[in-house]
Amino acid sequence: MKHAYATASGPLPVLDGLDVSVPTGTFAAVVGPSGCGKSTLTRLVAGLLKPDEGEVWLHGERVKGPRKTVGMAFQNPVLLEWRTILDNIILPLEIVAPRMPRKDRVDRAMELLEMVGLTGFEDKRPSELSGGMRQRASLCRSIVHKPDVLIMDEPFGALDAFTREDLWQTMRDLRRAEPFTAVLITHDLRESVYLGDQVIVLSGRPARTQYVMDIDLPEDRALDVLYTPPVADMLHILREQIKIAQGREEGGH
Ligand SMILES: Nc1ncnc2c1ncn2[C@@H]1O[C@H](COP(=O)(O)OP(=O)(O)OP(=O)(O)O)[C@@H](O)[C@H]1O
Repeated sequence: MKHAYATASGPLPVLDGLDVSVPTGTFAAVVGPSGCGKSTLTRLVAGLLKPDEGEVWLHGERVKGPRKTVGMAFQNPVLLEWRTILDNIILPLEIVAPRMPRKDRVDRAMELLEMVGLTGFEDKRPSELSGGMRQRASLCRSIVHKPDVLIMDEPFGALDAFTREDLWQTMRDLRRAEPFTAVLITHDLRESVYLGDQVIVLSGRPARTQYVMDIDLPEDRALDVLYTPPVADMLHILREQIKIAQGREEGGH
């Protein structure tokens, strides 16, 4: 896949030679140097941008424009303050399933709230919740309509380290409860290994697929797995790959 942005000083090539494949039901973590084109990749997968060359396919269908069956989560949860947490979570269902009875929508949202430990907060406003709780609610909203793919652009980036690790566990619990295909953009290598079935390292801009690591850890991994020798080895390899990616960028390619 290839993509360049039109800028005042001419085209800015952002992706060139990017080839990513995420099997249905698996979790891909994408890492790479700052500014290499990771967010651009998410916009292409969501159908918000069209690649100059190449194609994006989702569940056997070519992506030609924005899709309703994509879930998105960002660093800032962007919950609507004039809606309760419950009504924020059911928002995608109002768009994707307008004829679904309210009771079914509420049941679905309550089921997710329970999975992320937010039962009892459904009638609160977003500002009454902590940052970590808001991000939990945002995760519920991003999967409430059972999207084909969940795209996350650094959803845990703004949280403190302990809250972030809690959210990693919540994410794994959610996936065990209802498997979905996910693409996570992150700057955190530990996060990529803990959450990913594969970690994709992008090169410096213009980004291509530089390295792919399959993560072979137990399905029910606990956070402690991050402190074991096999994971230390994986993190070491990924760090080396990031350094190579940064070097390529500095080389002015
Ligand atoms: N709409 C746009 N028009 C022009 N240039 C853009 C546009 N969006 C992004 N860029 C440029 O494209 C490059 C890649 O941006 P992108 O946001 O995809 O990178 P990123 O890897 O997500 O960055 P970071 O890791 O810092 O979040 C950057 O140099 C950015 O300035």
